[in-house]
Amino acid sequence: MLSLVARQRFLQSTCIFTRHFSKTSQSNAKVAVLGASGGIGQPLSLLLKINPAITKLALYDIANTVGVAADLSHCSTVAQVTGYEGASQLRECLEGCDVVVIPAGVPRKPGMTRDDLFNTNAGIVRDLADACAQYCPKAMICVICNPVNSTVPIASEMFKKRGVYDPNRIFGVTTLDIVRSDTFISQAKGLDVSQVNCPVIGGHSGTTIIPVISQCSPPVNFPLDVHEKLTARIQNAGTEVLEAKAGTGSATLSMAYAGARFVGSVIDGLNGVDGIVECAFVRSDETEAKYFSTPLLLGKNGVEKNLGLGKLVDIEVDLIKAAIPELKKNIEKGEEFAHAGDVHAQANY
Ligand SMILES: NC(=O)c1ccc[n+]([C@@H]2O[C@H](COP(=O)([O-])OP(=O)(O)OC[C@H]3O[C@@H](n4cnc5c(N)ncnc54)[C@H](O)[C@@H]3O)[C@@H](O)[C@H]2O)c1
Ligand SMILES: O=C(O)C[C@H](O)C(=O)O
Repeated sequence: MLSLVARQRFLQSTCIFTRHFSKTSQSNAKVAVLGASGGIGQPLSLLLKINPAITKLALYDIANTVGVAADLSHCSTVAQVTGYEGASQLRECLEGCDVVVIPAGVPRKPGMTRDDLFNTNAGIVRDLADACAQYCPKAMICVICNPVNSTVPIASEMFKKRGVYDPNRIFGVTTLDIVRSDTFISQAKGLDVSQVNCPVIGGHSGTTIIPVISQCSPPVNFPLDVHEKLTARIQNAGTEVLEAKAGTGSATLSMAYAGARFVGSVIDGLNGVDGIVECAFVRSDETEAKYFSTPLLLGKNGVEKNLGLGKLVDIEVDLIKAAIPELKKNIEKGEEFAHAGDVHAQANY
C-alpha cells in the first residue's frame, strides 16, 4: 500500500494539470474568469478548477454563471468556486484577485476579421478593465478578448486613468499561437510535441502573428516554400477553426487549453518558480510598436524581464517589418477609444 506521501507524489506526477500547465502545486491563488459562461470561459474554468495552485475561482459573466459555478463546484479539487452575475457583483468577484482572465466578448463569424469585433468588444474590455483597476489593481490581467492588438492598449489606458498602471501586469494572451506552432511543427517533423517550443512574436491577428521557426527548440529546418506555408498556416489557424465550425463560433477548446497554460505560468511566476517563460502581447520597447509580443521571463511582479526578439533570420525580419504598420494602427485605435469622451483628451498616452 502507498504511504500518504508517496500517494501525494504519485498524484502530483500524474496530475494532468501539473504535467501540462503549471509547476506549482501549492499556493493560495484567487483567480477570476470574466466571461466564464462562454465558449472559452467554461472549459477554461474547468481547467483552472483542476489547477491545484488555485484555491479560489471566481466566475463572472452577465448570464448563466450561477449554473456554471454550481456545476464546477462539484468537482473534487481544492478550488472553491463562486459565481457572480451582472455588474453589481463584479466588485465582490474581483476583490483579492491575484489573476484575472478576460475571455468576455463576442467571437468572429466566417468572413470577419478580428478588428471587426472592435465595436462590440472594446466597450466590454474598457468596463471590465476599469473595474479591475478599481478593485484588484495589483492583479495580473490576462486579456483573451479580441482584437487583442487593441484590447490590451484599452485595458492599459483604463489602468492609467485610475493611476494604477503597471505595464508588467497586463498581458494579451497569445499562447494559442505558440500551442499551434508547436503542434504543427511537431506533426511536420514527427517530434514529441511536449518537447517542441516555437516562439511566436508580434501581435494576434493575421500577418501580425510572427512564428519564429528559426528559434524553435529543438532546432528544425524546412525548405523555404514549406517554411512559408507553415508560417501562413499558423497565421491563419484561427480562421481554419472558424471555417470548420461554420458559423457556430471560433476556437474555444484549444484557447481554453492555451489560457490555462498561460494562467498556470503566471501563477508559477507569482510563486517564485525560476525560469518561467511565455510569449505575451505587452507594453514593449523592442520595436516601433508600443505593444509587442516576445518571450517574457515571468516572476513575482509579472514580467521580470523581456527576453526580446533574439536572433532572427531574414524572412522573420521581413515579417516584423510588414506587421508594424498594422500593429501601430490597432494600438492607436485602442488608445483613442479608451480616451474618447475624456474632457481633456491628450494625444500622448
Ligand atoms: N486571444 C486568443 O487567442 C483568442 C482565441 C479564441 C477566442 N478569442 C476571443 O475570445 C472572446 C470570447 O470568445 P468565446 O468563443 O468564448 O465567445 P462566447 O460568445 O462563447 O462567450 C463570450 C462570453 O462573454 C460574456 N460576456 C459578454 N459581455 C460581457 C460582459 N460585459 N461582462 C462579462 N461577460 C460578458 C457572454 O455572456 C459570453 O458568456 C472573443 O472575443 C474571441 O474572439 C481570443
Ligand atoms: O480566430 C479567432 O477569431 C479567434 C482567435 O483569435 C484564434 O486565433 O483562434
